[in-house]
Amino acid sequence: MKFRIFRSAEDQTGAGPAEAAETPRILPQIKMGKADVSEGRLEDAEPVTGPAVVDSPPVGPIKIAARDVGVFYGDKQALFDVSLDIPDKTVTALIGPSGCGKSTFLRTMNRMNDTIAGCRVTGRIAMDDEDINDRSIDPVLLRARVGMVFQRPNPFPKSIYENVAYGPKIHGLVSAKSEMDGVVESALKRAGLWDEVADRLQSSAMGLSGGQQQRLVIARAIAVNPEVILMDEPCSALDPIATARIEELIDELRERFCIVIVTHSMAQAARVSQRTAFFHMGRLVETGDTEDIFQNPRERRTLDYITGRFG
Ligand SMILES: Nc1ncnc2c1ncn2[C@@H]1O[C@H](COP(=O)(O)OP(=O)(O)OP(=O)(O)O)[C@@H](O)[C@H]1O
Repeated sequence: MKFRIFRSAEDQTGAGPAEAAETPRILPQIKMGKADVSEGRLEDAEPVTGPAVVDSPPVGPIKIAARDVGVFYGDKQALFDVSLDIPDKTVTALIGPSGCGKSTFLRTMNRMNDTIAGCRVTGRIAMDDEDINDRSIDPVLLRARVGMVFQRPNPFPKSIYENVAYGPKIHGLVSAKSEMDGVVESALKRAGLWDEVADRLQSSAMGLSGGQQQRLVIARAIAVNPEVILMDEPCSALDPIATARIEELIDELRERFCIVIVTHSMAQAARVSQRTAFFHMGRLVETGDTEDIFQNPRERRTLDYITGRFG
């Protein structure tokens, strides 16, 4: 059995030079588990069938439990039988090749797929043992409990203050202005943006840098006291410095929130997450502690993917 030798972190992660400059904590020690390096192309591999390999069950309370989740866009099935436990106060990374269904799965957790015409979700997704697709659940309220941060920062074309105050206002969480001031300040502090914007809260959010806008969007999500924060490639539009700042923030936020992040960067998954789930062709292949997945993956295609071997 041959194992590919990587010359550098950059070589190994597929990251750009700037990203590779920060040495990933885990990647350099990848070992062979039961997995071997395949000869073919990952894209050409047969879809897996059967349940995903669970390297190690999560420790601590489970916040979201997905069972046999399938997603259809019209007649086309994009996700098949995904069962995954997502622990609280932990960062879970969803990784896998383009089109494998990471974003589709992420969207099932706050019912964003409801907003896509022709999209249908099967199976069960429970948050704190409550079925989020039950008819009694209001999706608008659910999305306050399960906030989402997208690839491109999407602040409202309003002031910095109004961006953060919007959610608490529409959800009736705060009435007095002084109380709202406190909520805005606290959310901006928790998102690590307060010091940069405290003297210009009434300025337009559109005047902030991309990284600041992304932290503002995170502050906006935090302001309504969510329990879960979903992040869909939150750093892909950011430079390495802004990326590092968001990664630090994610690390801080996990003390209070359950965080699920979709990322294409193996180095980022290794740096920010404690749990990793690898998807391929609409199926969950393998999940476990990030360290186990990166150091000792059990499935050959997981190894192929994390080592950047596409043929
Ligand atoms: N709104 C949609 N309508 C129809 N098909 C969709 C829609 N969104 C996603 N799909 C399809 O579902 C499959 C999974 O897509 P998804 O975006 O979830 O994958 P992904 O792993 O997040 O990809 P990427 O890494 O490129 O963002 C793909 O085949 C995609 O074309």
